[in-house]
Amino acid sequence: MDMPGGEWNRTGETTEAKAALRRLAASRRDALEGPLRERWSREACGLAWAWMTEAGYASLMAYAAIRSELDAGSLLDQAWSASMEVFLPRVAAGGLLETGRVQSRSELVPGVFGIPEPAPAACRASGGALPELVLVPGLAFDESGGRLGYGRGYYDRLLTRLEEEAAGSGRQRPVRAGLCFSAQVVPEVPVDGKDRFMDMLITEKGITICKGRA
Ligand SMILES: Nc1nc2c(c(=O)[nH]1)N(C=O)[C@@H](CNc1ccc(C(=O)N[C@@H](CCC(=O)O)C(=O)O)cc1)CN2
Ligand SMILES: Nc1ncnc2c1ncn2[C@@H]1O[C@H](COP(=O)(O)OP(=O)(O)OP(=O)(O)O)[C@@H](O)[C@H]1O
Repeated sequence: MDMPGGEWNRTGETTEAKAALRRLAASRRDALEGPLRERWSREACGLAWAWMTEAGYASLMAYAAIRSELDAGSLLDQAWSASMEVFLPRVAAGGLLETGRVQSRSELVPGVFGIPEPAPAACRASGGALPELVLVPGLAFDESGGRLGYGRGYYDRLLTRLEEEAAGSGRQRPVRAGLCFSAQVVPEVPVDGKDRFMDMLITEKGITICKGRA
């Protein structure tokens, strides 16, 4: 349903559509063969790295891949080698993601979902340094910047918080880049008013600037 202001509201229809696409996108991503996933992960990370260094970024937030996600590991290694400021998310109480600065892979510890995360003591729920770029994992993305995650709203809340913190201190909000295989880009991800849009998508095929939705 199209709501005033051009935003989508959470409706039963959107929830159903999200659940259906989540199942489809998960099985499609799982079906990509391991060696191909590894190759495409390295290719996408290579493109991301070339662009980031060209653009002069000195900080980023990425993720430790789970399941069949695009593995951002080679990008993390390059960022650490270049002494960039690297942040990773940690699942905290209340459905919130904290952010923690990490200086090497060995600092990561398994979190609640078994995902390697920064240790609690290294993390802040807010007021931490603001990464210039956030690389966002997901199940499906579209070229307008729509994103579908595992359905807990973690990234939507985190990106909203980072946006508010940036506004509160007169800084730019982080650039948001969906990092995914081209097979995960679909014509249209169902979105609601709380969803945060990606500014760009980075896949093994290239970088696409998202046009947003009217
Ligand atoms: N690599 C990576 N790290 C990430 C995320 C992510 O999507 N990818 N997150 C992005 O948000 C946060 C973790 N979010 C997660 C949300 C749900 C499940 C999960 O296993 N869900 C089960 C459903 C069972 C349940 O709800 O308890 C599932 O999908 O089968 C895992 C992580 C933070 N870190
Ligand atoms: N900014 C927010 N504040 C409060 N609740 C939110 C926010 N964003 C999303 N939610 C809620 O979280 C739930 C899941 O949202 P959604 O389906 O968009 O998750 P997702 O983006 O697929 O998953 P994730 O971000 O965890 O990978 C919904 O009930 C949604 O209303």
